[in-house]
Amino acid sequence: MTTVSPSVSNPGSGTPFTTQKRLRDLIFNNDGKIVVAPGVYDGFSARIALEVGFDCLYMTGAGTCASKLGEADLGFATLNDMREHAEMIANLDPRVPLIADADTGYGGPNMVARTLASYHRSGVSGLHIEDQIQTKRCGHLGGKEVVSIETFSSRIRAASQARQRIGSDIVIIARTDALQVSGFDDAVKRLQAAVECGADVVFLEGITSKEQGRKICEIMAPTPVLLNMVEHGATPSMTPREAQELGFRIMIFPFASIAPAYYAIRKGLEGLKENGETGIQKEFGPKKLFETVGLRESQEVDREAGGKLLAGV
Ligand SMILES: C[C@](O)(C(=O)O)[C@H](CC(=O)O)C(=O)O
Repeated sequence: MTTVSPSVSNPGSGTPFTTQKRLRDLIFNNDGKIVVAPGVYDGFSARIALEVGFDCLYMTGAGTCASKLGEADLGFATLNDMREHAEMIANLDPRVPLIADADTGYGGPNMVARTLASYHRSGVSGLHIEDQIQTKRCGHLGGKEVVSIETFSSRIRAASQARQRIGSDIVIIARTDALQVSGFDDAVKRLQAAVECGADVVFLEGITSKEQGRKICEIMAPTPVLLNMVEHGATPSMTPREAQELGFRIMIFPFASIAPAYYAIRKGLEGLKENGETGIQKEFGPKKLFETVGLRESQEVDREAGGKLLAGV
């Protein structure tokens, strides 16, 4: 595995900057302002989110399954699929933290420890680990099953001990899918157990009302709670401002890039099939594409190193 350090210099402060510390600052020292992380599913969508100026990104597992494997979010993605994808995304801009989906942690305590260490070395700043069984599914589908609270606790404990062993600041987000399976009270017990095992942030998957959102934030305080804003899933749609008022501290929008991509791609391809025209905007030539994915920066690196080949691109 390529080892990429998430460190760059932090001009003016004298202390080394890491995206993991940056994420901790955004969550814990940001005057209660909610962290909004749009879902990105590949390098291109991540570059667009960076261009728009988000200060945190979220690598969706559902989007990774769809884009990297062409499969549904049903536990197809392995640790290597996810880690490799996360590493590429996390290192596009070494100043912007990436929270990445880590599903169930991909096995028993040793595998969870390995997952945490791999994500850390790949430059990921935060990861979420859940209590679904290994053959998991999207949290907004029916028929989910969860492991026991003891097994879930051992996943979170394994992650937190691994973090300590390797001296990482990665943010551990404990997710429970128990709400649909065994109800709110059991889900709360699982999240409380996860905090005792070292989770920094908790994530109650599939909340079904705003009131439930407010309640979980109150019960779990002062532990920050993440809201998963899957539009048209189990959770009512909310703006970041509303979520912040309910007490949430992080909000992910897993489908923020992949849903518009679906409609735009379909429209272009239908146009091509039906009348031979893609309808691509005039401004979108090769340069626009490559500038979106770092052409200028690459030219600069080449020029600074004394290269001449990219000057006339
Ligand atoms: C958050 C999530 O884990 C993701 O992969 O983005 C999914 C999103 C989805 O499939 O709707 C989840 O909520 O399970």
